[in-house]
Amino acid sequence: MAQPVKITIPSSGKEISVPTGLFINNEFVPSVDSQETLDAINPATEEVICRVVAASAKDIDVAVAAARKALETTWGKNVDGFERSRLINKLADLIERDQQELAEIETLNNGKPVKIARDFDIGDSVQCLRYYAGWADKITGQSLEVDNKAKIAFTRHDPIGVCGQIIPWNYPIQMWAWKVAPALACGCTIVMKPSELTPLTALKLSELVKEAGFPPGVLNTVPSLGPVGGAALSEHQNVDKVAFTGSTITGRKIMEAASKSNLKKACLHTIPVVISLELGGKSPHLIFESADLDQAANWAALGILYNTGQDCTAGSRVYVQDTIYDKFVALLVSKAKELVVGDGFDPKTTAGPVVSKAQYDRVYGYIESGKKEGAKVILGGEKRSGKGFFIDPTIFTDIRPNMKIVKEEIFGPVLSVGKFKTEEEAISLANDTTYGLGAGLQSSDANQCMRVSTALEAGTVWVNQYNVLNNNVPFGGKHQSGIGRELGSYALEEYTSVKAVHWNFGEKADWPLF
Ligand SMILES: NC(=O)C1=CN([C@@H]2O[C@H](COP(=O)(O)OP(=O)(O)OC[C@H]3O[C@@H](n4cnc5c(N)ncnc54)[C@H](O)[C@@H]3O)[C@@H](O)[C@H]2O)C=CC1
Ligand code: BAL
Repeated sequence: MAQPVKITIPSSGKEISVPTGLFINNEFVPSVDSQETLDAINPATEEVICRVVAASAKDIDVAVAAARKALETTWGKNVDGFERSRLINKLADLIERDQQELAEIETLNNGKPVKIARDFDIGDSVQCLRYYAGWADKITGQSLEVDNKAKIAFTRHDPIGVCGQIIPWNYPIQMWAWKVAPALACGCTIVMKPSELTPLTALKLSELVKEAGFPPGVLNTVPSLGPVGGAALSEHQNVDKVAFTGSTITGRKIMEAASKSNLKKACLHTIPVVISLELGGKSPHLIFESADLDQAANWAALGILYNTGQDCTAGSRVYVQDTIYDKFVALLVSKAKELVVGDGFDPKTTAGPVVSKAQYDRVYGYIESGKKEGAKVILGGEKRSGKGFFIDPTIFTDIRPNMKIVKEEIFGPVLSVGKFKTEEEAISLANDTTYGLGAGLQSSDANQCMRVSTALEAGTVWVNQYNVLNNNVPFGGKHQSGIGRELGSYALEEYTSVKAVHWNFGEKADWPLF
């Protein structure tokens, strides 16, 4: 088991070849010691698309060794930034060339509409790679004057080393690009563990890594269960950095494993450098009375319904000023009704199913808890019959701060809508969370926008927008939403290690000292 398989695209009947082996040293290989496989499932039909090799802990050792060897021989300090930039740009070009095919595989395995996968997820990923290709030859340290007559010092920004990258299933290609692009630009090598639910596009992208001309071992792909491959990477003695996107509960486990292994030696205050965690959220979105209500309703709908709500920054708590509450809520409901939930291969579909049976049950568990705790369902809330993990937009009003639907991340198209009177009350409701990933506000009062954006406790605040990210702007969270930043120049700090070189050209050592 490691041979490519042909999968059929339902909309066109077209066959696409997909690798099923572990990608190590630029080859697709079987596990060294296990027969375990992972089922890749189509969430729109619940059918198995194909099976791929599941990496064991020993396979992780093999992949890490390959990444280490590449770091020390063909990559890392052995290749200059111009060459890294050239290869990353080549990879971006190949992804762009294959965007339709990649989008179709993404839709088959994740459920999202093909158009969204192609134009947004892949379009953004190509841009992300090109953005970091631009950085690859500009990663420079500083020259520090110490003593003009005798000494100079300078810093070098070395690659941090072998990186374990653990990504989730909600944006399988985009999260791959966000992690791979800055790591490659900085000269790091990678062991990438895609989610066990969505391994197919990471494997397909690995073919392109080889075609682009990256040396063997620079990027290795090891689909595996989280507690097997993910845990092995996090506690590995020979991995220098772990980057993770996913749930807060798994983020805690990764941090614990990292601190108990070699990374512990880096001491606690440096852990933010060697671990980056992009975790969950319960992001608030405030609608003030001066807002352009139609636009505010569009952004609020997009905030919670984009990607079927499977978004770490989903604006899952909307608070509306009392003077416009009834009008705004009616408008928001009418916008939410325009969402077309269906199979991602149907061109009319604007939101696909949730990714798995586990997520489907989890989201309905929250919907039931909202009903039980006394919130009022004003849209959706009922199950569909038939196959597929489809969930229609669901909106709750009459919420209270201690309800589970208000406190916990649901990761589905489920919105809680509350009411406030004053700006002060709005800020207090917004910040009443253990998370701090995203937050948004809609208002046409510029002073209010500045006051409120300053007061909101979050890594990203949108003013008169929501859920739109840009590759040159940093992204990450506060509190229990994570550590470190992705995107922008800030991500380079996560993948480099600063070395200070002290260079004496005139000072003589006195000995003995006294
Ligand atoms: N921030 C985000 O973008 C994401 C948040 N989530 C949240 O997590 C909830 C549960 O989803 P899951 O798929 O269970 O998330 P998860 O956090 O367990 O999975 C994300 C990744 O972590 C890996 N993983 C799992 N256990 C691990 C371990 N012990 N050590 C290392 N890696 C491990 C998984 O294999 C996957 O690649 C969702 O409902 C959502 O609330 C999930 C995915 C993405
Ligand atoms: N939308 C930002 C990435 C994430 O949801 O994980």
